[in-house]
Amino acid sequence: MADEPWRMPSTVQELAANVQEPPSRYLLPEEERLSDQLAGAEMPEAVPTIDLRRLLASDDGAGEEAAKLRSALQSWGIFLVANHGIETSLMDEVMNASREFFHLPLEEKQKCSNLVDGKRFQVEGYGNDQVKAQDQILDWSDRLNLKVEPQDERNLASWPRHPEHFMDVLLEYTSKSKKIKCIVLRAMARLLELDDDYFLNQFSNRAPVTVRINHYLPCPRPDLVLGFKPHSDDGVLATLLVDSDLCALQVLRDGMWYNVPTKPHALLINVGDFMEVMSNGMFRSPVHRVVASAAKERISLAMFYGLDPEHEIKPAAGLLRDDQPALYKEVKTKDYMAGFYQHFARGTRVIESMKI
Ligand SMILES: O=C(O)CCC(=O)C(=O)O
Ligand SMILES: [Fe+2]
Repeated sequence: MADEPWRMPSTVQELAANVQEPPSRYLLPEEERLSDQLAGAEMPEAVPTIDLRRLLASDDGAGEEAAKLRSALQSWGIFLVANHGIETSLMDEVMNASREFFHLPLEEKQKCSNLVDGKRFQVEGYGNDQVKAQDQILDWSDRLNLKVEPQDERNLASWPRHPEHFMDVLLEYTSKSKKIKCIVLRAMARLLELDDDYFLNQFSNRAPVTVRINHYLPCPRPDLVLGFKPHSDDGVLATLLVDSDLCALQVLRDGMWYNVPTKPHALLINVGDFMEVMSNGMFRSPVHRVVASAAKERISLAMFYGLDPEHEIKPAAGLLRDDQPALYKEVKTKDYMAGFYQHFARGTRVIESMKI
């Protein structure tokens, strides 16, 4: 591996301090730069906001909110939630702790490096994506990936020791975010006329909760690179917190990229690939990407709800009929995840290979 230095990109933080132009391995192919100029279109309708308190009410409001959720799921696959029970102060704390970490000197962050002994890549930790091919185009961002649950699988060496309260705050955020996941998954099961707990019952007590905190540094040439390449999320659902109103997140629909307006304290929910399979394609996991900015840094925190590695992901039997056959093959979560990372590096989607 030592004679393949292309496998080990430096962090964008190191690059940003030293280069005027992004190095070639970060540059998008010319046709992709020209085809849409990276500028997304304005959404024809706003990202729907689902009021979770209303969704849980026992009056007509709940039905209206559920109808809104259905339309959100069938249009963008991405939506905002309100009245979700996470205080803005906790959102600030978790984003501030993340920012404090990213602003530490590089040597300090590298104590949590995702390169074991400086060479062997592991998903968890601080750094860049895994480089699987010499022609892989790299993203203009650094990341911190952590497995939060199951508790006994936390790789503590990858967790920041500074700021000191980082872990406490992240765990508090996780426990609140999990409640949102439960409310949303029950409502989604109800929309499909499945047992209310159908989706929740897929999670064993070994189901992983992982977090990815993305650090997008300003780029001198945002017209040539991406902050995060197009992808759909693994897992059942993801919650997303963003620290700024910079217009950077985009979602793909009918071949067009649309800007998803974000702002601090807004909580976005994204449908993941596992849900697309379990709902037999009724709820699609949206392809999204993040464009770079010359002006400002940006931090986002995505929390992913995965399934036990031994779990078989498959379309819910209750959704299948003669005239509505399964559209996806059954696959073990761990096999799916192995494929996911292969595809992710190339900017393609593993879920495409599961379609029947
Ligand atoms: O930074 C963002 O807005 C999105 C991040 C994201 O898509 C991810 O971490 O999977
Ligand atoms: Fe994502």
